[in-house]
Amino acid sequence: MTDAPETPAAQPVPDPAAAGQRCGLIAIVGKPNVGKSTLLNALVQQKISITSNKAQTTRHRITGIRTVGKAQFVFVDTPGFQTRHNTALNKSLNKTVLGAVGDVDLVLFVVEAGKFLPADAKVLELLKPGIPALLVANKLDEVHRRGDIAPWLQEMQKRHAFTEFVPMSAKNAKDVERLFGICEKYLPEQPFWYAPDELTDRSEKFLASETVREKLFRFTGDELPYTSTVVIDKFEEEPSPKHGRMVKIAATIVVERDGHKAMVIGDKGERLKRIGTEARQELEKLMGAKVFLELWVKVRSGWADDEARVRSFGYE
Ligand SMILES: Nc1nc2c(ncn2[C@@H]2O[C@H](COP(=O)(O)OP(=O)(O)OP(=O)(O)O)[C@@H](O)[C@H]2O)c(=O)[nH]1
Repeated sequence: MTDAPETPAAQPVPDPAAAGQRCGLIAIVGKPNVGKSTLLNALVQQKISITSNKAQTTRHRITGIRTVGKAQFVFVDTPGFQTRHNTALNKSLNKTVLGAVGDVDLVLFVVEAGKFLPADAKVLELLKPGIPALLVANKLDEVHRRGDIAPWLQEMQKRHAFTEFVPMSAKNAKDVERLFGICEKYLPEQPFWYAPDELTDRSEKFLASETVREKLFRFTGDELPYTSTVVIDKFEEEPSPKHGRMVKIAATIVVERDGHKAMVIGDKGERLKRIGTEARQELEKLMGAKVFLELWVKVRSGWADDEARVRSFGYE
């Protein structure tokens, strides 16, 4: 006699779509200005992390997500590793870098092709044995004597047990696509963590402060110290029959000296106005909303040295 089938115990239902999926964390590390943000943005195909030619513009741990076929790549961008100054802000940045390289499936160690400076060595020291690391030799387009690259790669192999070398340019779309194929095999087989169309888990409020900060540095050039920051004071969404979505944002640009404040405001307020207009236009595109952006400039001297204040501005 066969037993009548009983009500089956609750069991996780295997999702057929998840079969063969790979998903994992990839940290992009390197000294300031080697092209980490440019690479991340090219990989996720949208401006997530801000870039500028001023060193040390990336301060937060930013994730970008990209799903290609059966593989989901979750990228962790890290701030440029600070070696020169020992302020509270720098200590907080270094902690973020250390956190990022410890718990990932793959590390992309980015350097400028053909170069290896003491600041690169400092970052290399952080790589943990046991976590595969690729050497991304970026800015290959700037290397005029390609023959110099092979001996340089041999030198690099002696410095660390890199699993692969990837000479490339973050500005070349073909190189960037090739990098996905190279990275895929390092991701563990497991179901996706995010929906395939998700690009970042950062909030719109965070994107707003990053966008204002990017315009701030773009329009002040090299004159403004990187300790200047942006704090979002208000971020309110209101329904609008006319525009669909409407967001009101108030932000404060915090600088260290009166002279910097004058620099940000510009002649008759022209520069601040341009920063505001460009940031607003970009945010409207990013968020698909009508944006009202109000900008203020405040002087808080010595904030980068004051740990409590660094925390209050959102850097852990
Ligand atoms: N020629 C060339 N320039 C590049 C390439 N990748 C990045 N750059 C430039 O290098 C500069 C620095 O790039 P970022 O992406 O801001 O560098 P980063 O490593 O994120 O810098 P931090 O935020 O300071 O840590 C920018 O001017 C980029 O346009 C590349 O492949 N070729």
